[in-house]
Amino acid sequence: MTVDSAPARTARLTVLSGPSGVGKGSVYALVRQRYPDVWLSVSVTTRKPRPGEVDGRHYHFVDRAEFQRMAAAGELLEWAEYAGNGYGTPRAPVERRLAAGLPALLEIDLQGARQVRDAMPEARLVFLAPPSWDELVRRLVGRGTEDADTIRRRLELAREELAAEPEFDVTIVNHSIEQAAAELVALLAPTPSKQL
Ligand SMILES: Nc1ncnc2c1ncn2[C@@H]1O[C@H](COP(=O)(O)OP(=O)(O)OP(=O)(O)O)[C@@H](O)[C@H]1O
Ligand SMILES: Nc1nc2c(ncn2[C@@H]2O[C@H](COP(=O)(O)O)[C@@H](O)[C@H]2O)c(=O)[nH]1
Repeated sequence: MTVDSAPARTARLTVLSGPSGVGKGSVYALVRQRYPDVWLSVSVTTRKPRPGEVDGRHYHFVDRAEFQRMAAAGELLEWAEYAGNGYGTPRAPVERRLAAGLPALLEIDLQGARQVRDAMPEARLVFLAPPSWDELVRRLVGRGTEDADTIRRRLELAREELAAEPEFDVTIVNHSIEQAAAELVALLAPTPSKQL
């Protein structure tokens, strides 16, 4: 069988991760806007909405009790505590997509990416990297959405997150949001299942 006639690989899960401030949310937002056919998971979080964030679109904003209930009931595919808040991926919508043979994209932190890798080794893990450490700091500080203490905590976590890059299948360097989004979407295209 040639590569051309090989069947398309069944849909799989793609996970976008990377340090705080690298631009994951910006890339995800551009994919949502420019590539409406790409299905993006909407996470639950106990964090308060930032200005402009819409419940049900950017996140499902829930209180701590509801987050704990969902986690205990197994309703989250993965979940993590990140910089003082809970974040998790609702399980049912992702499983429905994959069962229908359709791809799904998650934007989650390193702890969540590791949980997905352990539970679903066939998932593709994509690391979004900054052009440099100084640029990462500039972006996180420049976003202006966190106080100094939160920025400090996120930068401490970012050092650990950057060190985890070799655990990922693919790295995309976020030089520009357009370029990174296009590289990510290109990865979502079905690939031949095997080469004989
Ligand atoms: N390629 C880029 N060039 C310049 N600025 C960028 C780029 N990508 C993102 N930014 C800016 O960097 C800041 C952080 O981006 P964003 O909020 O998307 O990061 P994030 O990885 O989702 O962070 P977090 O994990 O904290 O949610 C934003 O102000 C955004 O506009
Ligand atoms: N493990 C998970 N991490 C998630 C999820 N949704 C988002 N995130 C990550 O949390 C941090 C902080 O996000 P912010 O919006 O408060 O800046 C960032 O790394 C996100 O990728 C999730 O469902 N699970």
